[in-house]
Amino acid sequence: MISVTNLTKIYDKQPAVDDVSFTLEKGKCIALLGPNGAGKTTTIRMMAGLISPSNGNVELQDLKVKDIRAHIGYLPQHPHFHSWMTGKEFLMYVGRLAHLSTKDAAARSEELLKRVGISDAKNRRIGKYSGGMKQRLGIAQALIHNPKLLMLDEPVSALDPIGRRDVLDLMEELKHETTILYSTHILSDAEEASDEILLMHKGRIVESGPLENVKKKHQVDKVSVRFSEQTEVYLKELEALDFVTRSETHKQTIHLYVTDIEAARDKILSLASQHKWPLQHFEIGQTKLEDLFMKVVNSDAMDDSI
Ligand SMILES: Nc1ncnc2c1ncn2[C@@H]1O[C@H](COP(=O)(O)OP(=O)(O)OP(=O)(O)O)[C@@H](O)[C@H]1O
Repeated sequence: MISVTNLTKIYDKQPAVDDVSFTLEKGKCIALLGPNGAGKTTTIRMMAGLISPSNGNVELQDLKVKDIRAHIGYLPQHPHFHSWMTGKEFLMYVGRLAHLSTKDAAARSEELLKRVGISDAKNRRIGKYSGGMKQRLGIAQALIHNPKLLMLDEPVSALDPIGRRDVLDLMEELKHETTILYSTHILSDAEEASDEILLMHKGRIVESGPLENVKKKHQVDKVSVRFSEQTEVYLKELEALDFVTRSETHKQTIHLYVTDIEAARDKILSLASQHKWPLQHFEIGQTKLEDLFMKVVNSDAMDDSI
């Protein structure tokens, strides 16, 4: 429905967003996930038409419109509200800015206040709203003109657990009405609310697709072992085993990524028993999306193995 092609933004000769292409399907909730500085805000702001790209474009596939801003709703990372206005006044004001008639703006404001669950507080000054209520009002203002795409920049990052839950639930409901693209640097927030993820690092999309597919793709069998002493000695022997593809050592625990989990379990346990290795911990598991995310967050240079 919405296609982003070769989108690039250069600041001070450095790419903040580097040749990014993706499409967003209608009715999906997509998380733009990545550590701080990955380029999420810059991507969203270019898509919202707030900054111009150095290269590339954003198109609504089913609508041949020159300016797609009329079809995009946007909630910035740090929204500004006039705290002296009531929630209803604010939505009316935004509705008028979106060229709705006074009558339509009033009707749409009432509808949205109900939709985001803050009807009871509509005549209260925004200054008295909680963080979660402000975010709900922010989502309502982004929906005022019935956009085809709703973009939310870090909508839950600044909220307490209750506000976060509230807003994630609201997004879950709203995705049946409009396509949602939201950015987050928190993996669990991406896993909770999205159908698809776009994982961004250093201005590039390094992984993308339906959440389940990405999870499966990064599920690798692993054996974790810890010895009471001389970790290095055992590490060499373990790394030499046929089925071990790579290893990582973290706080004295050796993580071995293996191609055959049964063979790995039998062989390692039999070696430990035969040679009386001082085995303290033995665990079989699988890598998760979290391992991929941590690898992205911690790596200075992305390598091809991701
Ligand atoms: N106006 C600007 N001028 C110069 N550099 C900028 C500008 N805006 C962003 N950048 C740089 O572009 C890179 C991407 O920033 P961006 O804000 O898009 O990342 P982000 O993923 O949204 O991170 P965060 O979660 O911290 O907001 C960063 O290195 C940032 O310093």
